[in-house]
Amino acid sequence: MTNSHPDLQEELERLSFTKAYMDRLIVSQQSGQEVLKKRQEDTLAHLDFKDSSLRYQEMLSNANFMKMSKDQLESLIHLRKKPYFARIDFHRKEKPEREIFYIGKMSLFDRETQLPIILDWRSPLANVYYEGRLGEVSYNSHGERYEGHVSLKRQYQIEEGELEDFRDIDITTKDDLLQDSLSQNAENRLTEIVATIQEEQNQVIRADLRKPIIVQGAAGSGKTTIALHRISYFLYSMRDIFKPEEMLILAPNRLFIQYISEVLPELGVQRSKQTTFTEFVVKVTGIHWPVTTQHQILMKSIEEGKAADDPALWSAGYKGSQSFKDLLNRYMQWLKKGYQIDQDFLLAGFKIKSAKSINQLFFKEYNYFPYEVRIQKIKAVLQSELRRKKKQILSKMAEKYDEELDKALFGFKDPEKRKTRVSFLITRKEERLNEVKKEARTAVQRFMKQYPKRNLLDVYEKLYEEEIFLSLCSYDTPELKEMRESTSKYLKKKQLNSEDLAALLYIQSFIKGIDKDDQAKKVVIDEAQDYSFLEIYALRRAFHTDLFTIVGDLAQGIYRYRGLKNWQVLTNDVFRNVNYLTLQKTYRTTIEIMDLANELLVLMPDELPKAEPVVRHGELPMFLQCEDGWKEHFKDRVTQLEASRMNSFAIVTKTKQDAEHVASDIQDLDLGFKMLEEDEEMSERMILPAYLAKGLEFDVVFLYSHHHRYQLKELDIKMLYVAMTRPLHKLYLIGHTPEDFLLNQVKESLYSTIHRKV
Ligand SMILES: Nc1ncnc2c1ncn2[C@@H]1O[C@H](COP(=O)(O)OP(=O)(O)OP(=O)(O)O)[C@@H](O)[C@H]1O
Repeated sequence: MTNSHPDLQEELERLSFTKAYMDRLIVSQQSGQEVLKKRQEDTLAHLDFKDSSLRYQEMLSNANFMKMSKDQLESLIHLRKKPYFARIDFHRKEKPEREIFYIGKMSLFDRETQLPIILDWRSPLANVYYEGRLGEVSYNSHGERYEGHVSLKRQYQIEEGELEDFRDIDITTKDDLLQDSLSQNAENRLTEIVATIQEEQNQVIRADLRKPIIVQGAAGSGKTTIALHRISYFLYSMRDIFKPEEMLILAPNRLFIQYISEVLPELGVQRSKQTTFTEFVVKVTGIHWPVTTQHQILMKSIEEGKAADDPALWSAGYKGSQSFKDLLNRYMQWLKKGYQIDQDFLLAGFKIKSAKSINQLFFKEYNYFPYEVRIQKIKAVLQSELRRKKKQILSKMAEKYDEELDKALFGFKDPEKRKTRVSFLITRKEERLNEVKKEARTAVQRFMKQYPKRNLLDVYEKLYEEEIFLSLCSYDTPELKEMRESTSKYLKKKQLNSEDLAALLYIQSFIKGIDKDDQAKKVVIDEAQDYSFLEIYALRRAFHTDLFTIVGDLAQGIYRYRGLKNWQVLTNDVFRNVNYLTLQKTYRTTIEIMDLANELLVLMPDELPKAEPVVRHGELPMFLQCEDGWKEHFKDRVTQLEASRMNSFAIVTKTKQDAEHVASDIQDLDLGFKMLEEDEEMSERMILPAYLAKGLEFDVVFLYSHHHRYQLKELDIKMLYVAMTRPLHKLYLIGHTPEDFLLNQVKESLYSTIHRKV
């Protein structure tokens, strides 16, 4: 390390101290007391740095560490490689002097004194590091506000337990650590950024955890990363109330889940559920029919060149809309009426519970439960009432027979007649009581048969029957008619489209509800712009929670025909009391690439502000004409880039067809580029259509257009924007003409052209 900072020695000692303490703790957990004692003696004998104070020795020799869980121990071993990344010197108003706090991914307390050796980045005090500047600051902890003075903020680079560098941040210095981290290369995996979280990002992470939050963030602004850090913060702050298993992360596809999967354990989030909306609905509804994905629907429509007025897209849009939700509500009201019963619940002619009061339970008292849960509850009520009243009924009947017996005993003078009558009554009494007991055994079950049994898919299919649909919708149009007919047709073939899933989930939430194992108390949705109104509405209803973290970017809304067109529909009509925040700074890519991508924002109808790249320069995006000979040039480029330590490459196309085309075209170059399908493992050289590249990032991106050029229409502009914002460092555009990438719409100074012969 070349650092000549006056505190260098102090910092080296502090790191040695922290590591030694951690080692003690690790050893104490891993081995028996004997081994520990021996190691302790060795360590103490070899201590040669200044801080071998009495307290320190005492601490080390104290073998009485508390037991840790296996997870904690594993995290501790991991943490030892990089125990902390920052320090703050803080003088709290009420305290006599300043205190020094080292901030890391996990807290570590001196087991004797309970003083922090490392402070968790999620702790209230650590907020001062992310939020406050040097000088007077305040923070909140457990409802109390604390004020104080921060005199130092320091960042560390520690690799494999060795201090590589450290530097102080003041008001004027720019964040060097951030610059360093941004200039690194993509590893096909998202990483944690606890050391360099920026102020606006910190506000998202720590925004009120009891409220839903919606974040509109530019491409590369850290939405995915920040959503995952918020989960970590949430689980830390609410650890007494929520378990990780109660957290559901909804990602756009399997590829994306793979992409984020490694960062969650890094953030201390081990067991949260991660799935896609489709997989989730298929699981909770138990449907086994094949589902055509939204990508397949969109691709078919684009490749067939009919995206603008494709009835399939119109139908998908309608099925995600508020109007469709209203129609489903009316349908549910109508179905609900089928649960009305008109017979009293009787046993041997005695009324156990009247139809009126049973209906009262169903329609009023159990109003909050799904229909079938209400039925189960009613069943339980009838069973218990029956049990209670059966005794009374039996004893009443027995009493009646006994009275008759008395009458017979004293009423008949003729002994023969008396005998016949008495024996008749005794037998009859026995028979009747047995009959009633028998009837009681099955009475509830028989009574419950009045309630309809509903199969989700049958219910859904029925909705599209003309008579039913028109009874729920006060108007009809050719589009609605076509939607009904085409939906009925594929449902008959036992097939589903992805846009049917929202309605199925919604109906399921009314009829059966969600199984306990599939319930979630907190839901995180990434790429939320691609969700329809009904999808989010149905999720909220299914989980009965407002604890949603929703992140997305309307500029990347390539499924706009079915997805959200603005966030207001969610803030107005789905959630109450939402926190709406925006992330405008973008971290992924260079100023040059973002300047070009920003020009596309202007062409969109959404009126989104331009993204602000953090200061990192690179080359201008380059256009390369794909005529004869382009492949050689491409190959040379890749080789050069490889030599300049670029690791991950992607060729991104508008359509799947173009992806297949380029894959076969460059196969003979032997560069290892592989066509990527949705459920495949990511590799370092991929060819993929823009819709699959969403959310991912690569060092170098080649946009490629052959059969399908980007045209000046909303969907194409958005796909191009998604594709252009994937690279960290370099962007190339390979096509027949610059217009293929709408470059005729932007200033010429924003890109360069590669002249191959030169
Ligand atoms: N504060 C930060 N420090 C370091 N790196 C950061 C920071 N914020 C974001 N990044 C990096 O920027 C890149 C983009 O982040 P991320 O993928 O989360 O953005 P996004 O908003 O979800 O992007 P998109 O919408 O384009 O998919 C990632 O490489 C991430 O690690």
